[in-house]
Formats: sequence, C-alpha cells, structure tokens
Amino acid sequence: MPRHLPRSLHPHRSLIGLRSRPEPRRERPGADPDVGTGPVLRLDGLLAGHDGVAHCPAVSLDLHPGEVCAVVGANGTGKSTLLRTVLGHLPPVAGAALLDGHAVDETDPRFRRAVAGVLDDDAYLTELTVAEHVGLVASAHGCDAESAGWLERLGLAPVAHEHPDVLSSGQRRRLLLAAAFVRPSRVLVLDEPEQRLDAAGRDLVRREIRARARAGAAVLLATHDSRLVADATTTLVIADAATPLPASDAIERMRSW
Ligand SMILES: Nc1ncnc2c1ncn2[C@@H]1O[C@H](COP(=O)(O)OP(=O)(O)OP(=O)(O)O)[C@@H](O)[C@H]1O
Repeated sequence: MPRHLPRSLHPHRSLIGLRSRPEPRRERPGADPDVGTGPVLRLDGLLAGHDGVAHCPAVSLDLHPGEVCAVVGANGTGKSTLLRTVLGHLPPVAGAALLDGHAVDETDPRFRRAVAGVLDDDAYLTELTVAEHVGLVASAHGCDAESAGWLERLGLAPVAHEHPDVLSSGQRRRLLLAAAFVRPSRVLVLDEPEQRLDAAGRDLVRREIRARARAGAAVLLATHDSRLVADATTTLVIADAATPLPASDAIERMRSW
C-alpha cells in the first residue's frame, strides 16, 4: 500500500464495488524470483517532470497483473511525462516507480523483458523497413513467428518493405503498436494509443488491451478516448491532484476540458 494515499482513496480500494469487472487471470511465472504476489508496478508518490521541475501531481498507484489503469487529464497536465518516467526515460523529480519492487531502470534486462511501451513520439529506427523493425523486436523476444501476423493485423503488410519515413502518420503509429504488441510483456505502457488511428485501428487497440489484460498483463495508458477509459479497471484523473475516480465520473470530467 503506498504511504501517500489513505486506504479509502487507494485506487483499487476505492473502485472495488463501484464497477463490475472480471477477475483477472493471475499468471505465476514462478521461476523469476522478482515476480512476487504484490503489484507488478507501483508508483509511490511519483512526481514526474523535467530538470527537477514537476509537470504532474504526485501519483501513487498499485497495478497488479490483469489490471488496466487509464490516466486522463487535459492537454499539458503531465500524462506523457508521467509515462516517460514510468518507462525510465526521465528520472523521478520525487517518489519512485517500481517494477516488481525495484526502481525502474530501462537498461536492466529484466525491465526490458517485462515492459513494452508506446510513447507519443515516432521512436522507430529509420534505417529499418517496417518488416525488419517488427521482426527485430520479435526476434529479440523469441517470438519471430508472430511478426507476419502483426503486420497483417495492423494493415502493414502492403508497406512491409518500406522505410518508416515514407509511411503516413497513422501507419507509423501502427508500426510502433506492432512492435509493442508482437512481443510478450508483463507491463504495457501506452501513451494515447488511439492517436492518429482510424476507427478500425482504434477497435484493434481496444481489443488487444483487453486481451493482454485477460492474459495477465498490467496496462498503464494515457488516453483521451472514453471507450478505453470505460474498459479500464482503474481511472486516474490528473488535474490539481491525481485522483482515482469511477470511469463514468472520469468520462464526465473529460467532456469539460
Ligand atoms: N522536454 C520537455 N522539457 C520541458 N518541459 C516539457 C518537455 N516536454 C513536455 N514538457 C512540459 O510538460 C508539461 C506536461 O506535458 P505532457 O506532454 O506530459 O502533457 P500531456 O498531459 O501528456 O499532454 P497531452 O494531452 O497534450 O498529450 C507541459 O507543460 C509541457 O510543456
């Protein structure tokens, strides 16, 4: 339990009973001593920002396998900054982001094995083709056979041999999603995964998030899409404070900004 929230305000405590949700399947990999029974991801009074200046209120959150937390807030409230800090791209201004009880460290192979992320930038390797890019990620995670299927599912097969800089912005977004979805992950961090996608793309993302959670992944996403919020098990509204709210209240708040 994070020190910073009273038990009654803890995201899980406060939402249980307010929303019905299926019991997530808890996978017990067992062989990894770091994988315990506690939260896979814990944000402990995490203040995210740049150069020591916080751009987001302090967040305390426990995310267990099978849970999906949607982070919502008006433009500029610090959602991307928070997710970058969770992915270890920015150091915390204060507090901590913990994976299996250890401070997140993107250089740690255990972290890289466990966590897949898509941020709001075009973080692809320009010298690789679409197929090479997705294939490289699949190969690194021992799942080469998945590669072609994800190219197909995300509509990238016709541009498989193109380089990212000649793709449309939506296709580039699909490429980043393919690279995240092609590999296994215990934690999935997605910054506005709906961004730049057409309706079919948004549906696919929504289905995949649900499927991943059913299979035991913990998902942390920032979004402006009320359908993704409605699907989440926990919703955190970022404003003057980071407040866990039932999805219906969060969606109502989203209409006001
Ligand atoms: N590299 C940076 N250096 C300094 N400040 C930054 C940097 N990137 C973002 N910021 C500032 O951090 C604040 C939060 O930005 P952030 O992108 O996290 O917001 P957001 O909630 O994700 O917004 P949106 O909904 O528009 O995506 C903004 O005031 C922004 O100007």
